[in-house]
Amino acid sequence: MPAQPKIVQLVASGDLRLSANQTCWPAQAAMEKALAAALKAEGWKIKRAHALDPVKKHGFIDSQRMGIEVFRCIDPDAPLIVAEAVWQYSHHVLAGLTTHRGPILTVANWSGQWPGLVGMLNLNGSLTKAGVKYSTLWSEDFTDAFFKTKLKQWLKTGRIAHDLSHARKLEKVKMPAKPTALGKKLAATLRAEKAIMGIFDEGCMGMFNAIIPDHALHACGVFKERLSQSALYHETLQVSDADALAIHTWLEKKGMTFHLGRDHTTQLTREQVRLQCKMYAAALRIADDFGCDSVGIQYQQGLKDLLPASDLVEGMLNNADRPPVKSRDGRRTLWAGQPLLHFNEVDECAGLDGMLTQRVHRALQQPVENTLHDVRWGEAFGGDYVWVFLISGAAPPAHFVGGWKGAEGFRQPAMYFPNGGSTLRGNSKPGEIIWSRIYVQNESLHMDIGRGCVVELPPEETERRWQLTTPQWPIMSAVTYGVSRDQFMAKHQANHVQVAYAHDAKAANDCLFAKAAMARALGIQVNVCGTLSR
Ligand SMILES: C[C@H](O)[C@@H](O)[C@@H](O)C(=O)CO
Repeated sequence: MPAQPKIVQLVASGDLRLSANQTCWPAQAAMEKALAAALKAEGWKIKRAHALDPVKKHGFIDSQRMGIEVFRCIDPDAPLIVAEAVWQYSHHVLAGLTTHRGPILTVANWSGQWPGLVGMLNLNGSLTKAGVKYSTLWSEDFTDAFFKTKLKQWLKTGRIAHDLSHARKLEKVKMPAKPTALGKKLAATLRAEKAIMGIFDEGCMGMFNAIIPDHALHACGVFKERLSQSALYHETLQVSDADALAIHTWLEKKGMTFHLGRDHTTQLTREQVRLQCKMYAAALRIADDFGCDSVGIQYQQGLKDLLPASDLVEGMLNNADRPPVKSRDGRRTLWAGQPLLHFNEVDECAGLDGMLTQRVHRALQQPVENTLHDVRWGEAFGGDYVWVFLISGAAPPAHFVGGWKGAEGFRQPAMYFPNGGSTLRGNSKPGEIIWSRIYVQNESLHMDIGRGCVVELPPEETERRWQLTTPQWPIMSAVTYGVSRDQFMAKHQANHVQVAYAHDAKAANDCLFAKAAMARALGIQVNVCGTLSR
């Protein structure tokens, strides 16, 4: 008699938005089929711990409550796979995973179609912060040797060992004296003078990893000002039509192209853009009221039914060359000629990183503009592994080929953004970059930092990558020096990666060392990843 297949439980976390879950379900179903075939080849069988819902027309866990109920029926000692082909809210499954005793494997399909890799990386960062042990894997079609070997390892031992040799503790790295001294000095200043992060509603889309515990942040000299999106909504409605028109006109004069239409539900309308211009002025005025050094707007969930997306606002704020906004009394231009640092999706780890980046780059006379991107996908091109870093709507135009002239505004995809709003899309210019990520592990802050560059791909290749992902969003074609795809995926602790440019390779190295030294002096444990050049 053939041996009974061994059973692995499977859960799939989804979005909270029904439209996204329904649209993305076919990709999830296809991925699970391929995954089931891979397990079958090893003598294992997948048992879904929750069924496809014929009324909702998808098979995702779509709320924290549902996740808790699903986990009540799972044997806590069973091997468990969390399979992700879509953007998901980690808190849907985090509660259940915190008490699961059996081996946990997070798996995503190597596809750019939906942000499944992004979803898995967020879950990984969230599990790390929560102190839950897990293994992680990814594959294009679940038949490659890398995947099969690692899957076998997990099924046999309940663990997967990845190659993390690219990451070295800062203490083991020979640091040049000057940038190190600068980093230490900047850290001492930040601790002594202190700074405020303005947070418009903490926590976004279940991103548990993105919330920094107050005590860890305070140790860096940074404190949260907890603001409300309700106040931002109110303030937005107080901004005059004349102010909104002036901002919109400034953008058009600078050369930004808005792809406008008339249908609110499917197209970008002038009214949506004007409301975004009002939100931009409102964010600056509230930040001014509270003396904030940076702000983060959650947008989801509270504002999505009230206002168009915040992305255009965020990209403008993060750029030094941006529409001027006066204080309410008309006497002062707010942060004239400077960005007001903004961290997308109130990702506080990105917010803290941005603060360090801005100070280091200012001191070294390097471009201060920085942003996060999603780690969306990637493919080899011309001998390099070229990542698709792509964020859901905004990056500073200083990063784009052509600056504001290269900036385009498309309507945000309706399945995520019922009230539309313009994205701030562009193709990131070639140049030397520093990438990094701050994350929470064992209740304390850590940073992975490395060097890389943005490559100039042929226009048709960039277009192909946009069409295989989300063409309305800004893209960065990045190469991470000395860090392979699989090393990056195995080590990275977030859906987001922070990026900033320097004028040349030497300046970028100085920025890396100064930022690493600054972080270390603030008590952050730093890993330097990869090499300084290709
Ligand atoms: C619109 C989507 O939900 C995005 O917000 C998502 O892909 C992310 O950007 C996650 O970082």
